[in-house]
Amino acid sequence: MNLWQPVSPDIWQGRDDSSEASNALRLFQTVQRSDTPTPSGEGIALIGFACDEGVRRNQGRTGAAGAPDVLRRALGNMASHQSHARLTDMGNICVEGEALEAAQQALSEAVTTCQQAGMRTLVFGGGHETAWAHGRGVLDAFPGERVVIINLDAHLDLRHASQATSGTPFRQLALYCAEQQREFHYACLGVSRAANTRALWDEAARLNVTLVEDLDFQQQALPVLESTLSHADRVYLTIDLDVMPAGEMPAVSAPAALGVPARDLLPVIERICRSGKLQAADLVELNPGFDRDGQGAKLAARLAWQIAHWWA
Ligand SMILES: N=CN[C@@H](CCC(=O)O)C(=O)O
Ligand SMILES: [Mn+2]
Ligand SMILES: [Mn+2]
Repeated sequence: MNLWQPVSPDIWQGRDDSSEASNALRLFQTVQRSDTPTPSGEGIALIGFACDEGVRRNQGRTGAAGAPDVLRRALGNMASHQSHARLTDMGNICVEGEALEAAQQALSEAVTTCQQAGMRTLVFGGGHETAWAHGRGVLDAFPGERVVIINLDAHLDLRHASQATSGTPFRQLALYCAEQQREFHYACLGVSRAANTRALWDEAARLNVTLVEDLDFQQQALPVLESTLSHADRVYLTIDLDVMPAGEMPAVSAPAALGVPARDLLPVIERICRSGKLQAADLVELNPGFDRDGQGAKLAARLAWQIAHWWA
């Protein structure tokens, strides 16, 4: 079964200013493309995980499968600065129904291959089931190293369930680390106590998860981050867009009543990108079906733009 699909040529399009100056370029004009998921040995591999089966299994609102191409379109019309020329689009892994586990395996393998070839990986999900696949791919690429997972999210996503969902990725990663007798390092920043049961909170305590609640984000996120980074060899950053307030980010399955505004998230994201330890990043849970005039997609694309810019 070939789960990989190349990106349709009409996705990377935008306003053409190139007659004004040779460097008046937008991202759709500088993004490199690879029809096969072949690492080039440098730069950032962009991979879409077109999947919402995990959200469906987690009783959420489906629609995130359409997010990778919506994000590409929004990103494509943004100005391309030097750093953005390092992006290579490798296409989408497309997931249909029960094939979720096979698709997660395909993403993990592609991530490991890219990382071992010297590329960093930027994945556009998909529901948060993306993170089990992306995180496992990073862990496999760096055995014996301390890979720290930093999740910006209203939710802990440490659920017990009989199969993988968008609510289980960090529990799956914790079990995977335990199987390999490897330490599990997980920080969840922006988490809402009101959106996670006591059972999940207890599970976070059992797994020694570093937490910063949404209410404390402004005061605590940067100092906690410094300590988290100091213990890391490599970092995997996963951004669940439902960490932001519903007013800023309506385009998710589970919008946040309070949330952490993008203005407060960005200094944290910048610090992680500039740490020299960031190997992998993703943006998950964008659901274009609940967007308002493309505003959520634009904000998500701006986060991706900043990540590529600061990561250089
Ligand atoms: N990705 C995870 N999502 C949340 C969904 C919560 C909700 O639907 O209210 C979780 O499982 O906790
Ligand atoms: Mn969430
Ligand atoms: Mn999540």
